[in-house]
Amino acid sequence: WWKPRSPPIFPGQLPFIGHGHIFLKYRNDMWSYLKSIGEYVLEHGGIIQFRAGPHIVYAVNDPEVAGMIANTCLDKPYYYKFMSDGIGNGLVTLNGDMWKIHHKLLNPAFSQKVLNTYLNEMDVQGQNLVSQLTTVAEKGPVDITDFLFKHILRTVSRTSLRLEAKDQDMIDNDFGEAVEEIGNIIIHRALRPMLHLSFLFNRTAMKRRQVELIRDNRELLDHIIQKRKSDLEVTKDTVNNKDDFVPGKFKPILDLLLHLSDEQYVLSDDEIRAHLNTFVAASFDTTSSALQTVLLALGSYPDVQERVFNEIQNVFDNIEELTKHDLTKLVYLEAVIKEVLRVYNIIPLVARKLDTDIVLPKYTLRAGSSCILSIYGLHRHSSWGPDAREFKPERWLNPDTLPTNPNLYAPFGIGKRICIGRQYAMMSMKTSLIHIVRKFHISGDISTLKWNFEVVLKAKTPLITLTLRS
Ligand code: HEM
Repeated sequence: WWKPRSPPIFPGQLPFIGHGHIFLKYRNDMWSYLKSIGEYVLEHGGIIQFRAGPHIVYAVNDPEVAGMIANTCLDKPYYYKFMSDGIGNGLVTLNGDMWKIHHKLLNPAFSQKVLNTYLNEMDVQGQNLVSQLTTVAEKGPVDITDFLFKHILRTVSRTSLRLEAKDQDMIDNDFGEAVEEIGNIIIHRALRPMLHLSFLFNRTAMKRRQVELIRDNRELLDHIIQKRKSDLEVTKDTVNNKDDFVPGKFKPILDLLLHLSDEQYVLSDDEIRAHLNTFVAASFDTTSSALQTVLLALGSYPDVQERVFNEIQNVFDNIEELTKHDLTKLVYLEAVIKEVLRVYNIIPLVARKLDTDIVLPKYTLRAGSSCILSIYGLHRHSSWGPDAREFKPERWLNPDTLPTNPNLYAPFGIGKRICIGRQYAMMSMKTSLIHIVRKFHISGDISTLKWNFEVVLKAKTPLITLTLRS
């Protein structure tokens, strides 16, 4: 009776190693294990506990508690450091006051006004994607992951760096692919507890490759940053030039960062590099997987696909060029994307370091431990109603059927560290989908797919069939 009561403990805990042995057992199918933790949280009142060796980890899907933790504990657990080792300390990994300062500085780069200037570029890239996909149309089931991946990578690197055409192709490939490869090393390390130990990781071939990639990435970005600095110097271009808000023109994120560095003396070249790398790393895998999953869902629900197609036809009436007003009119398409992000959890969990005791009516969550905010669990919470696990885009058309607590919908995270690129992602997915759905009839079967957890949840062998619409 004198001990503080802890939340229910996930089965399988052993002395000293805690649940580490189960992590090892499931290392090649991490999603099965993480999903079973998500289900256990749902069945046991919204908070549970497990241990990775001596380290206590809580998992939460109670929306009040998750919201409180997301807003009071802003720091990330130690394994986020693997990301800053690879690509520098950008917004995802910065902690404490530095995060607050940089978040405030970078927020304007993602305002709706700035994002609207990217629409033309997203439109052009959407058209390119469709012409590439035409080469695999009418050829039976195909895996289009690579097309989607490269498409998002190209869009993000263009809106981040915008260079002259000859440099841009090199950047689309070299810069994007280097960040992708570094990202794969970071994820591989994060999912293998043995490699968390630096003295083991430092002896691997993977570490040597990471060092090479970091060096190449640094040289490439330094070259671009210096070149862009001197171009801006020559043209005396300013960030708030009113021409930047004219359709077809836009300022890349790099210019905003350079402006902060030049006129407000706040960002060093190292910090600029870290932010550019982070925007690319945080966006291409997430957005391309989300796009892939929307296409799989459309292919599996023909009625939903026809409704999306009809809505697009009604809004565009055969007009080729997109405008920001058209995007807001696509309410059903938006409902479909939101429902895919809810049911299929592109990022099924995020984590925080508890830097203070969290005192709850029943338990105290201990300072120094980690807390997983289970997005999987929030999206299946009983407040969504008895059909919580069903794919029903219509629920988004009637706000009365949605839960009142906003924390229950968290595809982009919750609280103060919510995704800064969420509107960017929605815009880029909508423009891509408009072009794809207008051009092709899609079929597939999402119900039979298995999923891989690589921080982002990805379908294994996601086959779809594309048929040209007449
Ligand atoms: C469907 C696409 C996307 C999904 C599902 C997604 C999801 C998320 C989630 C769940 C977080 C919170 C991470 C955490 O709490 O640890 C996050 C953070 C972040 N995302 Fe996204 N994201 C997407 C697209 C993007 C895009 C397009 C960008 C940039 C252009 C971006 C940039 C970031 C950044 C910089 C953060 C860190 C925010 C901070 O800590 O202040 N994301 N994202």
